[in-house]
Amino acid sequence: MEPSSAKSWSIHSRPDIIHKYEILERVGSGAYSDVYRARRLSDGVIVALKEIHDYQSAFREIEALQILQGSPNIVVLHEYFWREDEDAVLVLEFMRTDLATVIAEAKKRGSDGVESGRGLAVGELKRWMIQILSGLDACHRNMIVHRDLKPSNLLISDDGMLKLADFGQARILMGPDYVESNEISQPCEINSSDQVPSSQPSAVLPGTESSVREGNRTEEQEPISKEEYFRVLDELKAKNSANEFDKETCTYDGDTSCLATCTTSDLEDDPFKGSSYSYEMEGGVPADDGHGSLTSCVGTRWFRAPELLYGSTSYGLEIDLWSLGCIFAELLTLEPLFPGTADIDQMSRIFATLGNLTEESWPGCSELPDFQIISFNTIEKPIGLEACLTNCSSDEISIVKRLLCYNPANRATAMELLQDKYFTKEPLPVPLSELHVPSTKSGQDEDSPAGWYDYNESDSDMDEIGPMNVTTNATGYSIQFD
Ligand SMILES: Nc1ncnc2c1ncn2[C@@H]1O[C@H](COP(=O)(O)OP(=O)(O)OP(=O)(O)O)[C@@H](O)[C@H]1O
Repeated sequence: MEPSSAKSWSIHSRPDIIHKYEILERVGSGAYSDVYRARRLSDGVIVALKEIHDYQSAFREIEALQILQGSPNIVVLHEYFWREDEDAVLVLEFMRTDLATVIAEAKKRGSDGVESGRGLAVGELKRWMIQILSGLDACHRNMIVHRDLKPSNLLISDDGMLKLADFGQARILMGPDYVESNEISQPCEINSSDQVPSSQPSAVLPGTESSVREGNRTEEQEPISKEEYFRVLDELKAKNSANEFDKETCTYDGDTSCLATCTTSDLEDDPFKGSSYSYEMEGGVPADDGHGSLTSCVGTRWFRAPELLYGSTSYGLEIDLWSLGCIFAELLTLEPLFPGTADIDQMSRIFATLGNLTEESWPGCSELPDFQIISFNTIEKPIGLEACLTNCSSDEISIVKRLLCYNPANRATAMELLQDKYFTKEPLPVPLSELHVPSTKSGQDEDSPAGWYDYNESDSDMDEIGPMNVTTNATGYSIQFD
């Protein structure tokens, strides 16, 4: 944390904010934001000020949070400030820690010999899970897909309340009849009232979301030559190695959003633009188009669903359920389930555990945009989830299995899982007051340097992957990984 004397932060130049809040320290930063701990001058309440430097993230976060206010497991948005030509600043309830820290501390307790076998007591584990499920259920009931669920985005208050946060990538999914309005009024100055409307998205944000959207990637795809493909790959590798130790943007591979790893130059000069090899970056700017298609460039790799890894632009709420399965597995074992070092490695790890993705396991999967382009050798004997979830009960394994289904339609919903018998069996979920709530946030890059190096030695998709074959097929080329 930085000292409160750091007056160089741009937030100090915002009289509207300084007038109401005393900024105490910067507590974190993300791909598009800086977050400060601050004191509300009127009553001394400690809050978090989230200054968001990206228009679309700000729009999405405010829109989703406004709809979800009132749900106990969603972070509270007290108010927000947004003037034309300035970054949005959200005033959020201050949350002391997060689930990533709970996992890290439980692991430390286990390795210190304080607890043996498994790090988190079952009653605690159940209480964390129930809270995550309740928060996600609130999102999904409102047709909001979070798109970046991971332990560090599950914040925890002093009293053990867990709340979903970081809605900068969230989208509201609408039915086919929904027509997005382009007529949002454009006032120059916004300071929301302390009472944020609880049911309707704000209609007073500057500009419209659709105005920043890009075209549909599938319409842009043209096959490229093999030579061109390898030239592009070399460029990307060079770019990756230059960025390899840039901890500002790439602190912890599995904790780095695809969005976070895209540099400005990537966005402006995407070498895959117009090619059929665009599984990592889509059409330049990772934005959704105005016609209901979504970007596949969302979420954090370790928690990213297979349909996203295969470039889907028509996915649903179920991508969050896959992430949830990975989070539950990590809570159970205190280790990430699929810590891929690159997208191809991510897929390899999933297939090695669950078996190949086939028409049998998910009818229709061969229609995924990149399915014919990226292929893997047949896994004769998948490891199986049981082997990854050692020391876990059959009920626990069953919950993870119900989430980590290839076919999104088969994934259990948050509501269904809340009714799972696991939560009503002994040992029962402990009350909030009995949860071990860490006193600080660990910050994964500082907390697990060994892990950081393990997972960050390379971010190139082609390193560590082993041999690959490029062959021509009906759609252009196919890349096969052994
Ligand atoms: N309400 C809050 N209370 C305390 N800390 C917070 C709060 N909201 C966010 N933070 C912290 O600030 C940092 C950045 O927040 P956040 O992840 O929301 O930003 P982001 O730019 O959307 O990040 P990402 O790169 O993960 O998408 C994180 O360390 C997070 O824990």
